Amino acid sequence: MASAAPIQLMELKGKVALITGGATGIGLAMADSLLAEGLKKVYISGNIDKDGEEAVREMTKKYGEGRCSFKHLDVTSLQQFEEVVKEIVSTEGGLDILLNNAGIVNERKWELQTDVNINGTMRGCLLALKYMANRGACIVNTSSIACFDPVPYLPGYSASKSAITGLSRAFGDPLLFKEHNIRFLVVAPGATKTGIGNITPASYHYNEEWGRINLEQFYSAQDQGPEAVGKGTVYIIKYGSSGSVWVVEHNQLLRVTQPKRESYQTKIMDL
Ligand SMILES: NC(=O)C1=CN([C@@H]2O[C@H](COP(=O)(O)OP(=O)(O)OC[C@H]3O[C@@H](n4cnc5c(N)ncnc54)[C@H](O)[C@@H]3O)[C@@H](O)[C@H]2O)C=CC1
Ligand SMILES: CCCCC/C=C\C=C\C(=O)C/C=C\C/C=C\CCCC(=O)O
Repeated sequence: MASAAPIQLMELKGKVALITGGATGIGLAMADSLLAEGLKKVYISGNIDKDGEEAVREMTKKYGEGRCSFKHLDVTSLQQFEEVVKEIVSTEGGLDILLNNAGIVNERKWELQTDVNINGTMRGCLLALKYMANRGACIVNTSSIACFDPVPYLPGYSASKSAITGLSRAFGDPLLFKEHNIRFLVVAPGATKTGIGNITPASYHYNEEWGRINLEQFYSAQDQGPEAVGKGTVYIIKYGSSGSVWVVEHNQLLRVTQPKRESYQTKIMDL
């Protein structure tokens, strides 16, 4: 029996989006896919201005003047994040889509990695509650398959991605959805060809040998481009129910269904 057609939860034409870490890789591919869907405006943001300016030039060439702008935004600063969101809301009359995508891999600087990956995503989600409520808005947080299968040599990074999935599921709970009418979703990419792997083992890992092993495994696992994650994210925004978790791996979009806790527990004794 054919499965029922999914119900579209958001019309993308005419909408406004903000993407953190949007100047390169997966974030830029998300911008490209959203613009192709007819968004009114995509704000790419990031901490490296020259990447942002280059990204805007590329998107403007492809989609025309005024569809894409760059905002300097380091997600470790709540003040910067809030200013950017407020400015967009005031210029555009509202913000419909926020993609909390900025992320780094750096076990050597694991505290910074935690601040960018977890706290940066938290800041975005809290600002969404403050500035994007009651307009059918949608937030997609970029996690990783490392949230399900922790990468042995990336404990801090794997933990950060588990946290992103966890906090998104909590924000996405039906109770909160009823209160704010915002959908919170997760996209968890598998190994994807982007600049995130352009690092030397010693520069991001406290154990250089582990770093070398990690990178070799990562390079040989990279079998998809960022476009796959961009396209998958568009589908998720259109059809994903609040709190849902999605994987984009091997050029496929997959829905993750979390088993009930009782189904994987083995009773040892009464206490
Ligand atoms: N490439 C891959 O295989 C996978 C990547 N991811 C995640 O996808 C997201 C995007 O990464 P990629 O596109 O692969 O790499 P990327 O390095 O091209 O993109 C990361 C972006 O975040 C920006 N960024 C870094 N620190 C920032 C900060 N403090 N504030 C604002 N922006 C900052 C960078 O400038 C860059 O533009 C990350 O969250 C990453 O963890 C998840 C699974 C696999
Ligand atoms: C192994 C990672 C080295 C550094 C790579 C940089 C970024 C990684 C981002 C991720 O989110 C990791 C995603 C997937 C892990 C991919 C491959 C690991 C292969 C190991 C294995 O197959 O068990």
